[in-house]
Amino acid sequence: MMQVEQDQITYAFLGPVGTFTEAALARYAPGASRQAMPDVVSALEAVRTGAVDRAIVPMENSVEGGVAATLDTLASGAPLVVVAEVLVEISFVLAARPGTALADVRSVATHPHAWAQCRRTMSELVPGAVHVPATSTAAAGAALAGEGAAPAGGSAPGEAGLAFQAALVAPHTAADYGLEVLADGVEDNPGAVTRFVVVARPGVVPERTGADKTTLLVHLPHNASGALVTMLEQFATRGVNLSRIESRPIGDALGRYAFSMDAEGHIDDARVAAALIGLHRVCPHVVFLGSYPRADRTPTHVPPGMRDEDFEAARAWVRGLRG
Ligand SMILES: O=C(O)C(=O)Cc1ccccc1
Repeated sequence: MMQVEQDQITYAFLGPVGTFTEAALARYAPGASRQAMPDVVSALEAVRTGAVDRAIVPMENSVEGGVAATLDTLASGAPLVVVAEVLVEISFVLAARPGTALADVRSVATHPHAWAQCRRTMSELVPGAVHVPATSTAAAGAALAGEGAAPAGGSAPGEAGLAFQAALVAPHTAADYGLEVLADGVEDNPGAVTRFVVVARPGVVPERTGADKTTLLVHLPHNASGALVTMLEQFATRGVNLSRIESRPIGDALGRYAFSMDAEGHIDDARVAAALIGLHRVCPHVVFLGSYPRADRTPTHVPPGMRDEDFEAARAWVRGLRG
């Protein structure tokens, strides 16, 4: 989609101002109108209700894996589709109110994925400090600064004996909330990347670029031996590579899982369409969650015999057999 069009639509994002999600949106649609949401579920629901046109939410990161709230909210409810992905390199600072020393820090507020990415460094820097979960990194920073709601279990900012003395936030966010940086570069894995997705109501499928991904959610047949292999064969026999596959509980019974995955290619690629047709035949539930350009623009490798022309030639050959 053209930059001009992107800038005319309203985006819900995981807020408040200063989250990594906001940074991802600034990269994707710099001048667009935006609406901060308190969590991933409300950002996606705002698209479903029509309150906004699009939402941008974290989907996956290179250290902690899939973001359950995003995967699960996309999996059920009114249909939504991914129309773009944005990759952001993530680095964290440990921030506190002015005058706080490292030795004062007994609890650290932040988003669970941020804590997971800094756990080892925190155990060295502030030994014994516990994590206080927040809805986002910036929400933790705002609460510490005395703006916005406190994270779960946190006492109101400004009260004597704050339940958390520091927050893990994005480097540019500490100063915006009037906080001081106690330590920077506190992530355990330098170079960690988070993948954000732009989500819309169904209707528009971005044009095929030759470097695309297709996101799907699939249920397997009940108690069928080899069901997982049968599902995977639909991709393998059409030369479609999966760049992500993970299981999420369906929620109706113990041991029932849905598979969330990204296939390399676009629904307009004959091999991807053939894989989808195959999935529909062998799986009880298949949800198409969008075809969109890869953020890294790496062209999809198409194995011999799997190009659109190969499928068309094969179909023509079968037609010819009857004639
Ligand atoms: O909390 C944020 O700032 C977010 O945007 C979610 C998040 C948290 C940790 C790593 C990447 C994204």
